[in-house]
Amino acid sequence: MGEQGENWILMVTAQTPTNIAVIKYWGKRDESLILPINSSISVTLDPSHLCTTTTVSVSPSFKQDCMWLNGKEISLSGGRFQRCLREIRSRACDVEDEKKGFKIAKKDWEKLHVHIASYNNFPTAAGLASSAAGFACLVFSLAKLMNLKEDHGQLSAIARQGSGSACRSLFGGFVKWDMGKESDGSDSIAIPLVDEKHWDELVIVIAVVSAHQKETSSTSGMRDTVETSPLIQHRAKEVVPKRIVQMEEAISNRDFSTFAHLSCSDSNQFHAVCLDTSPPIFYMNDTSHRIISLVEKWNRSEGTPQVAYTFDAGPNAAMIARNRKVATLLLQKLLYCFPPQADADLDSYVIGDKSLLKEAGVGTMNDVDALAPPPELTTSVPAQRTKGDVSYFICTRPGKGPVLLTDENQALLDSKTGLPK
Ligand SMILES: Nc1ncnc2c1ncn2[C@@H]1O[C@H](COP(=O)(O)OP(=O)(O)OP(=O)(O)O)[C@@H](O)[C@H]1O
Ligand SMILES: C[C@@](O)(CCOP(=O)(O)OP(=O)(O)O)CC(=O)O
Repeated sequence: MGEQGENWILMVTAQTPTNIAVIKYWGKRDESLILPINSSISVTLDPSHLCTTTTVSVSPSFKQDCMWLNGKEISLSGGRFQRCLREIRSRACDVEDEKKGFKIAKKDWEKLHVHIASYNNFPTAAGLASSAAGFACLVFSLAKLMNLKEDHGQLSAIARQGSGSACRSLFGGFVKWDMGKESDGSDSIAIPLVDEKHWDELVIVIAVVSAHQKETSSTSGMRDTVETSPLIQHRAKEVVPKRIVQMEEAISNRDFSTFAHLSCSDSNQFHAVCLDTSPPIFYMNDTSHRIISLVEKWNRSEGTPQVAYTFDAGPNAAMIARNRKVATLLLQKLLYCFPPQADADLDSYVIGDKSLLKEAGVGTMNDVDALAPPPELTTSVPAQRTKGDVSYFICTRPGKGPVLLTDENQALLDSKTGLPK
């Protein structure tokens, strides 16, 4: 490596999606390896709306491992970062760049330092699974930089050690995280079920619900649940294994009714075991409950499910509509019940795939004011309309897995200094 001097920098940039579980992971059987007590299934979200971009670089001139997240330097000393870095370094292979004229031998990687810059195109730690996209992207980009020979499944077992849900972001479409049996975690990996084209009618609308109080982190919340909830063992042993089989079948057959029934039930059971934890954990708030009620009443009035809902460790709702037509109706109902603040602008209230807003016939705030109340809500008490309970909506769809970005303009580090641009 030495003969070419210390001036070269090798860089890789990747983009990785986030994911939302439809059968939830909640509870570990091994805290440090991050091994779950049950398998889970998720849908990967379109990275054009929600994703992490990470640039990793290596140079003999770097003095230590450094990382910048959304432009701010952060510490890499945490156990989860250290574990991912160690696992990847131990599998690194020779890298030769003839154009730049250098070679890194396998054994050199232990001595070389990396610079990492990452950017989430959505709010970090807002309950939108930034840790899932973030750790998946970190592992995927470092694996490319260090020329690992492992496939995406094997890489998912490394990403899992950064954050459990991250392992599912190594693939697009619908993904299963198989809990595995081995004590070393080698078979606790993500498995792609179907790619994002298999069920491309689905449309996903996320309501980012304003949360004032700080929520319990997933890591500590699930630890408390495993330690104190009598219901969690029944869920992990009796309920989830059957649901995994049924969910795989529903996805394979594009059977929306079964899919919606399972997704909603599993989300509700996850929140029930949170409530069964001592002290109880409340992730959903009144707005979340109103969204559930809206979807439940609509589904019932139609006779078959139109929309599935699911909530992670926070009040945000992810709603999956069976097709585009249903999604436009959903958006109209949501905008009726949760209109933006008077001074908000519609363009930043509904983000992502904005064409849905157009198809819903909503172009201005006047159009929002003119929306008709959802008929299924008007039978008993008049539908409530409150401004400000939802911060914004994101319209998206199932999406693809990690990709490399080869255009240097998309890199987050300067190719000459190795520092953030
Ligand atoms: N792009 C990234 N690259 C590496 N790590 C990241 C990245 N984004 C987030 N993280 C890590 O994930 C942590 C945030 O995870 P946390 O679980 O608190 O929030 P979240 O994933 O956004 O929400 P939730 O898990 O409730 O859905 C950050 O403190 C950081 O350690
Ligand atoms: C409710 C969930 O989103 C929990 C995600 O938990 P994390 O993956 O964030 O937890 P750690 O493994 O401790 O990092 C359900 C899910 O994504 O399956």
